[in-house]
Amino acid sequence: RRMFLVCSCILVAALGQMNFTGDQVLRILAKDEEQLSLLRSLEGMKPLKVDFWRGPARPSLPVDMRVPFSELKDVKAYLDSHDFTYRVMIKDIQVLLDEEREAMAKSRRLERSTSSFSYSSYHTLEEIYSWIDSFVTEHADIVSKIQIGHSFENRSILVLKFSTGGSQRPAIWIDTGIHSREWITHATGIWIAKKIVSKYSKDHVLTNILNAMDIFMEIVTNPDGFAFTHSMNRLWRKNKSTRPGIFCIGVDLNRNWKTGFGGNGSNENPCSETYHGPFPQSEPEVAAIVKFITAHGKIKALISIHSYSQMLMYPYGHTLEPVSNQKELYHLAKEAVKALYEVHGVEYIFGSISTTLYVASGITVDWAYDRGIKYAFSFELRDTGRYGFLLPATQIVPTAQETWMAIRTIMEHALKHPY
Ligand SMILES: CC(C)C[C@H](C(=O)O)[C@H](C)S
Ligand SMILES: [Zn+2]
Repeated sequence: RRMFLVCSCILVAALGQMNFTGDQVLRILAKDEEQLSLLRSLEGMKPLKVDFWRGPARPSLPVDMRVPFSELKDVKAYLDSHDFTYRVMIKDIQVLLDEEREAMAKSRRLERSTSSFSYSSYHTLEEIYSWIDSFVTEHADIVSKIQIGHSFENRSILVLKFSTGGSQRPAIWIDTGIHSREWITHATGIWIAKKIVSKYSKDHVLTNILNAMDIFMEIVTNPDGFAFTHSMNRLWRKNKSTRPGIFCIGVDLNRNWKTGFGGNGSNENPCSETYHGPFPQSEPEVAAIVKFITAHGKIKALISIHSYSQMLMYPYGHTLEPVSNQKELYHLAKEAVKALYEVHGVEYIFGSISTTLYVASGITVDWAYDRGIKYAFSFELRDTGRYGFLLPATQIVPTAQETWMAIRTIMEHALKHPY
């Protein structure tokens, strides 16, 4: 009877999930601006023609584009007719999704039998939320849980607070998972949370940081989108908000912030993956953070973590104009990337968002910077495209270990340069 139950719920889960059999991710090397704008014109069509995993940025950077199996012939003909250079990077997405699902099922069985949480596996929203509860209970001397609001679909929005005392100390903000398909970021956040509690009073840099500053971590910054990546569409990026008269669902939470809102590098088309929403902070998931950070008033560094491409970037995204402390941020990014490299030899590029990647408007770090948070960074974790968003769980711990060293470098700088 039990087996029947287990099989049927796996079947339901499997049936519910969107199928990506035969979908491919093409890596395109656009020769010039003209080819880049040709690619941009493919975005946001109904029905979906292509889904950019790495959007058109500059001729020197590859464009990674998921093409549904049904569109493959047309899209490849289009690329060939416009003399594009491209190759197949992932030849069948469903194969990777099946492997990922199998690995999660295996890990879940092990976790159930040992009743221990695996920091080297991906988890569902429910599993992460119950991990948060047990984590906070187990480390109540240093961690607490704050609910900063509710998502569009009315899920709690949770923040971990790490504090060793004092009241209203200057603090550091870290968020992961604002884009729900970037699963490596939630897993990295969870691992880093565990690292902080296990290394306090052992790692002298971390101890100095926590003796003077608090750390806030929002691990599931887009809970509705994240739940949807497990239940229906593993490649969902936006939140799940709907509005009357609008056919497509969701706003890109990394385009909904006030600074530069609606500018280049965000899209007014609700069907676009970079749809900025009807107005700044229209989305509850963004409004909750704005309210929290504004009320707190003493956030000194903000780190917003994405994947993939292996980059460490700082403002601005919405303009090519350098920020006032650009030199300081450049050198800090360089130091952080070096600390990251020394762990497993992984190379990151770094610089300002608009000059290193592409112009993107209404993003978290630009808003943070303009609110006076001088140390605002956006990470793009592993990898550079072999697996993309479907990074195997075997890379969770190595990714988290190296990312921690970069984050620790940034936090130490904020500690040593109070303002
Ligand atoms: C700071 C921005 C440009 C990060 C980027 C995005 O939001 O498009 C992620 C890599 S998805
Ligand atoms: Zn992202």
